[in-house]
Amino acid sequence: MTDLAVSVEKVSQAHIDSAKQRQLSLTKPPGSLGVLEEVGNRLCGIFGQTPPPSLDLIDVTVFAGDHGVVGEGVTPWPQEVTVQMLSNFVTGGAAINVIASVVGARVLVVDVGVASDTSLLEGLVQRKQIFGTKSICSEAAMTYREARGCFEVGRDVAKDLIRSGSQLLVTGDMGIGNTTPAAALIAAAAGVDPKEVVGRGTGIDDLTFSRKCEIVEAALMRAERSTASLDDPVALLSELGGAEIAAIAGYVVGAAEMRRPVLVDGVIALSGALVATMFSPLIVDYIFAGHLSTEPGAAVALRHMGLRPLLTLDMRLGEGTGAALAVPVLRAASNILSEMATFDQAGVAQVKA
Ligand SMILES: O=C(O)c1ccc[n+]([C@@H]2O[C@H](COP(=O)([O-])O)[C@@H](O)[C@H]2O)c1
Ligand SMILES: Cc1cc2nc[nH]c2cc1C
Repeated sequence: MTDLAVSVEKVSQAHIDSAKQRQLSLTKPPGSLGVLEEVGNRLCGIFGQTPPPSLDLIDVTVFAGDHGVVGEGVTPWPQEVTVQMLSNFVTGGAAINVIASVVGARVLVVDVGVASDTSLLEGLVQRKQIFGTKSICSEAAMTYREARGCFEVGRDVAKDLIRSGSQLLVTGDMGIGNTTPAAALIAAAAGVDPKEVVGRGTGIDDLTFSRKCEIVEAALMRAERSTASLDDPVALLSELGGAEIAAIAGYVVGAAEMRRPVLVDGVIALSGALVATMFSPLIVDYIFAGHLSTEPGAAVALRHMGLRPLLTLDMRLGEGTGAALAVPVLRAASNILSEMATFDQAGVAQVKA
């Protein structure tokens, strides 16, 4: 196991129980708000507060990195699109900027491992640990030390945002080629066959798809043969990861350590979240799954963590878009518990005994 110390407390069962009681007193048939009730109750457990606070300060963090495996022909897009999209994020022109603005969230963009020099990009948070990963089918993505560095970037960003008042963290990612390491990580962490998790990413033809399957299989076999123990989440990230995926794992851990909810996006974010849960099984109770990406690894990762996606909109963009769209679901779940009238307050009769 890793020597990296992670300290997560159990969510408060007492507050989940008091939230369940409160749900019964509100002017609605018991259970009629379905998953919204479960979300609200879990928010109480996370914050240790019933009702939970209204979610006013929300941060989407887009972690970015490049991937050596792009050289194997797993994506039709050139690697430069990663840095070009970062420029688009910081100037407000990407889908995540639009959706974050609709739901009232801020967007922070962090370079953890982009292959090119991004120092001239104004508005970008510079936390570069590597200039892109190595190709995972022939060697480790990065060293153990580098993986740990990327993880700590995510964890620090999460803790800094929460210390400055953030009440909900949302994961985002950008990295051409990153559905390949995400698939490899999910296959390794969930113990499933690569064929179950490899998908078409940004949209690839049949030939590229079979190449991608072979690459993920080769990467897994290579990683299993390597001396590192794949039960160690940092070793797993160093073998098969991406810089932004390691940072997302750290961001999820950081949120849980600070007792705050984290809303996770598609397959890349879920691969990071899955690795995060390897540090402690208590972490999963701090995670909400924003949506079900069409990328097959997303469903596998969700099933492995026992999480249910809040939205199913056939999205596969990444950037945090699917998670950000689910922000109003969490807000509503929270405000239901704080703002709805009780049967007594509203003078509404309850079911006859
Ligand atoms: O979030 C998802 O589920 C998702 C699914 C497919 C693609 N993406 C995004 O597309 C890029 C990776 O796709 P690819 O085909 O180059 O591996 C990367 O920038 C991701 O944010 C994201
Ligand atoms: C244009 C483009 C935008 C993206 N956003 C996240 N991944 C992406 C991949 C591409 C190719």
